[in-house]
Amino acid sequence: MSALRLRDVGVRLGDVDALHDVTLDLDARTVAVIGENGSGKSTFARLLGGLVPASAGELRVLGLDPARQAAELRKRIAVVFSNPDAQIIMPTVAEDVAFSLRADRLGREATAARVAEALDRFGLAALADRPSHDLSGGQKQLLALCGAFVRRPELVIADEPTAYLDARNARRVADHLLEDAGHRLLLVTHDLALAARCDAAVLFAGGTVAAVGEPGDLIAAYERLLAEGSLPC
Ligand SMILES: Nc1ncnc2c1ncn2[C@@H]1O[C@H](COP(=O)(O)OP(=O)(O)OP(=O)(O)O)[C@@H](O)[C@H]1O
Repeated sequence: MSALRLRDVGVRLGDVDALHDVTLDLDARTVAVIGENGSGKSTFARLLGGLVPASAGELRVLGLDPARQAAELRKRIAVVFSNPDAQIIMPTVAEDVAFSLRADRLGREATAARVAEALDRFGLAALADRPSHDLSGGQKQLLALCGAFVRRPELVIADEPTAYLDARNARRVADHLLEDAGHRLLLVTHDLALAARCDAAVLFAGGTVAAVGEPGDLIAAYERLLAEGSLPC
């Protein structure tokens, strides 16, 4: 079975059909999700992350049904958003990363070792004891990412993770996400240069999938359609 498999999936949010008729099989390691504002990308990411339920159809994420196997799914995936403040919980940087491991019950020493390794990898070791809410926006995003990766997820779902970052930190975050550290990546982004670095892409329009394929082909089609002012639905 594909890592991501959807059949005729719809998501209704209030009075809005945020997604409809989504049928997809995705198995590429890194997948970019592109499309206009309001086309359904974030809803798709939230659906796969088990944060909003499907109102129609069937889906499997890593072979799991997010509606019935939410706890198992949460152990195997990590979700990262553009606003890191929403994801930072604990008073210091090291405590916040350790908090991500609380469900793993690793014991104090093993937790400390995993936290130190992750802080080092994300260039945050020198900030370990700093109050997490005093970090800069870019440092906070690196911390949110560090908290996601310390759990060694099989799938990282990232929704505009570079939106508020300067070019250097955006590049750094992108490199961490795209680096093959044994995880799959589903990346929602308006940054088409970043989308081009993924193995596959999905183009959303009007709440459904307009096209799936090579990022280069899809980006070219998307740019043509944007220039013409008409996207397919
Ligand atoms: N909580 C909500 N209640 C009602 N409608 C919603 C809600 N969240 C999103 N929507 C609607 O669902 C549709 C898809 O929104 P979504 O945020 O998934 O789009 P998007 O492609 O991620 O947009 P953007 O690029 O602007 O972030 C839009 O019409 C939006 O207005």
